[in-house]
Amino acid sequence: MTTLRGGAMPLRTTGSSRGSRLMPISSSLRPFSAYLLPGGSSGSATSGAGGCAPAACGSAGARALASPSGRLLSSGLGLGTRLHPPSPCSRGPLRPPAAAALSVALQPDGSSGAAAGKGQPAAKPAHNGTGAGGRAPSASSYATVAATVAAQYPAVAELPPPPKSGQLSDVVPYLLKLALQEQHLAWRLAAAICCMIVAKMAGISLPLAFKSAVDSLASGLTPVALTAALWAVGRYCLLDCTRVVAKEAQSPFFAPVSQAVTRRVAYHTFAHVLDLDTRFHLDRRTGRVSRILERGNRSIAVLYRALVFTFLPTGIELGAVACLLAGAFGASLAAILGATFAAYVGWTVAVTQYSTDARKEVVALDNLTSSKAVDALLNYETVTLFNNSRLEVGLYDKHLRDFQQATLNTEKLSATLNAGQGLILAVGMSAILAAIIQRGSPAPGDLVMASGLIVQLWAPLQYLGWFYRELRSALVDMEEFFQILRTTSNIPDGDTPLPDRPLPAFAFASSRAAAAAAAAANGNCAASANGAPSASSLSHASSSAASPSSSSAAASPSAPREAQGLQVELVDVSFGYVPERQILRGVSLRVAPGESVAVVGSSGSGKSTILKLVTRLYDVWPDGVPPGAANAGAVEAGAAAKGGAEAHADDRASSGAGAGPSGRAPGVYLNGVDVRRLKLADLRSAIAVVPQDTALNYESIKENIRYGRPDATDAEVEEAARLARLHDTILSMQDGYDTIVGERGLKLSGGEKQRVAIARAFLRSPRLLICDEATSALDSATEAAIMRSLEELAAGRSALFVAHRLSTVRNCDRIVVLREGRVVEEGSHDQLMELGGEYAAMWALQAAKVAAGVEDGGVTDEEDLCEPPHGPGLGSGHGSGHGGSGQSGPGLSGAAVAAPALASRDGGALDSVDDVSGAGGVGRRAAAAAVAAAASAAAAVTVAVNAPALTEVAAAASTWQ
Ligand SMILES: Nc1ncnc2c1ncn2[C@@H]1O[C@H](COP(=O)(O)OP(=O)(O)OP(=O)(O)O)[C@@H](O)[C@H]1O
Repeated sequence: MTTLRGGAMPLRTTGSSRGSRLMPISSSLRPFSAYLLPGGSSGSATSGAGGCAPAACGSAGARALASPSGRLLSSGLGLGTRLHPPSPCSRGPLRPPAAAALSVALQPDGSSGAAAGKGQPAAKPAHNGTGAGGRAPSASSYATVAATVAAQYPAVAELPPPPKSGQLSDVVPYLLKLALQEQHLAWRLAAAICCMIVAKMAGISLPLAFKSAVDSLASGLTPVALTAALWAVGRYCLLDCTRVVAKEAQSPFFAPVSQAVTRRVAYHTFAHVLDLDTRFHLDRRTGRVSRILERGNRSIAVLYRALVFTFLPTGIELGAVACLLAGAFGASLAAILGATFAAYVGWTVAVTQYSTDARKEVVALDNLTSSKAVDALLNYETVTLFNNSRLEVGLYDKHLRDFQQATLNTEKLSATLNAGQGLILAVGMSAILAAIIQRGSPAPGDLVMASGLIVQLWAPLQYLGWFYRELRSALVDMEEFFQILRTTSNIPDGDTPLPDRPLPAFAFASSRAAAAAAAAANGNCAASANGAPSASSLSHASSSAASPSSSSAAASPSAPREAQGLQVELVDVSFGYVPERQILRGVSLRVAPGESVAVVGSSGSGKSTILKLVTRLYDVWPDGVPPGAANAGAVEAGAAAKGGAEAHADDRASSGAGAGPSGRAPGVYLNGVDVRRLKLADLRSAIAVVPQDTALNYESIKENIRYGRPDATDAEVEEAARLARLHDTILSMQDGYDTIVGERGLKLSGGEKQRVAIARAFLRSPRLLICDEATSALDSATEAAIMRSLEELAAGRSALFVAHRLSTVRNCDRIVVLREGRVVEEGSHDQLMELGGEYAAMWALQAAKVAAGVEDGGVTDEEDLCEPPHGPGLGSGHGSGHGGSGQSGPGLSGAAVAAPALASRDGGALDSVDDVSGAGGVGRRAAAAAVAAAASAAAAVTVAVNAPALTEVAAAASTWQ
């Protein structure tokens, strides 16, 4: 039953009204280019559920066909019972009509389906050699999305590299370069400067016209003199009108230049900040960053205004006045003028310099005050629920008071500056007039002209002082601004396109990892006995290695694959957010194309961290040691000194230092390419993430869903909402799809937000689906429905899941159990249950909790509850024991006694394993067995038991070692 792509996904045209509502934050080039998906395909047969021949689709496709009822053959468990959500990892169920409908439009590779007749390229026939289900690479819908967005939001010209410092000598050339880059506006710049020169010349000529009038009248009130005086007044009028018009014309000419530059700077700064890495964003408070950007942009406008309309004209004016005075009254007068000006500038610069520190303090306090306010506003609910509004207002007020105090200091300095400037000008003016009088018998017009010129000069000088202060403030603001522009991302972009298919010749030696994992899982019990992995661990290892969906598929590059999925490999990955605390320790795991892998483990074991490395929010430690560490020994010493991380060298040794199990350098590989070399746009466009905590934009619910693929039509948005089981909920809202979700989506419930994230993933139609506790906020019924949707979404792609509720991932091809940053178990659900280690313990504990009504939505099928994990001391009291040694008896009865108490404890099973292991000093495997036994026993008894007796359980466990 092959479904041909016949649906069309009409792309939104440029300039559509809806398009204008796309979130502006993505208008930078890189964020939008993130929708590129090279290597996608647009036409041919789909491998959707039930949609391909077994030969073409590989094992998952075969399972799908083999399981028309929707039950997974591998698990043998029913799906869809209220308390037993199906796993997204399963491949079995047939699609409901809605899913099938969207699957036509949204293919797993992100392509939009056949578009013939809609102006889109026609579907290409399959030719990839994988059979009828294969797909031909062609332009993906992400490329189309990127093109549409690029057409809708044209790119803005690049900025020159930011200046080295915020000093005037660096900033002025930078601003000049910026202005000159606006070539189409160059005439405006020239016109503005011409206007400025004309205005100044006309202004300087005014006293000359006035002098003529006065001199004419002073020569006697004859008709000739009167006529000459009237002509002089006429000239005065003309000059003044010219001055006024030219002065007022400056701004309209220049404003577009300064606006274009500030817009370009704002655009690129915003794009730059969005491109910076997660570490930058987590280390800085949002309020502070936004204030720095805001002030920086404003400062650029202030600087332009100051330079073009104040400093430059004042310089011109000063030179012209000095020349006129020197010509009329001799060089000594010009010297007095120069000395006055020098004193004025000297005083201004000295005091302003002194006030710069005060200004920096004002800026810092302003940042702090804004950050505090923004924090409180963002966390409004928490503030309110903890009744802490008084506290928040008090803290805000404290910052305000500090800010006010600092501002007061700058005001005092400002008053001192103004007073000094005024005194210097007054003395200078008097000195000039005195010098003119001293020269003897000046004409009345001379005095009038001199005072006119000086007043003309003094007025801008007054402003000059004020502008200089503004300039200094602007430079202080720009220092931080340019610092952000100079910051480079710790996640530099790569230049290698994401290959369509996994690169050949890479065989993942998962057997080594699996054997090591199994040995680690055995802990004291298995490994200490004879120093060799136990029989069961070896069998697990070999079964893992032989898993058709793991290594065997990768070993042969020509093997049929579920071609749309990405191949993900973590090779001996070590990582910590800070050098002193290592989180992941030599983790190796693999997701074959089309395979689904779940990562489970106790809280804080590093599950989400793995996802962050795959999506390249962070980079792995190169060579297994923190970046910058000279060698592992040095790091080790540092770590030991801080009492934090364990010895890195041990980790390196245990995981095969220097290269991963495949001989590759440690790292994360997608389709065989180290993610650090991949183009970030390619990487991110191939992935959809359903995060633990979904933050939404202050937009309508429709636009929030559309965020998954900005060119999606309304119909596609609705279809995605249906698949995410959100459509009916949306319709019940007052404004339906136009309902505004509020700040960060706080008007929606946690489950609704998660469903928006899932709907986005449906729209995105990724090659790798990543779900980090994607359904943690949902009730069991909704979870079951969503799981079916996720299952459909995951079909034909690769999928990586992180989950606490094991029932949601039990049908994944493989499950990786993580503890303290190490893989301790790996295999399918059945294999891990067979192993009887930590996974089995965790499963049993969750089953017990559900049975006892302590927890909702875990393992719920009765069949599951009865299913005892196989392993030492597990099961119904028969104590199969590790290696079949039959260690039953006192240990089991002890566990049975303590079981209810343990089962009543909160927290995941793995935490309980740690507790028991720690409390009794027993091996983890024994502790795991005790926990599992406890959980099994708890299913049969009432949970209401007092005081947890961990030591009893531990004692029981110790007898099994
Ligand atoms: N940005 C960060 N900076 C510093 N430490 C971090 C950061 N993010 C996570 N951690 C730490 O890394 C450890 C692993 O975190 P991670 O989120 O991977 O755990 P997890 O296994 O997913 O846990 P959970 O199941 O509770 O979500 C935790 O101890 C956490 O405190």
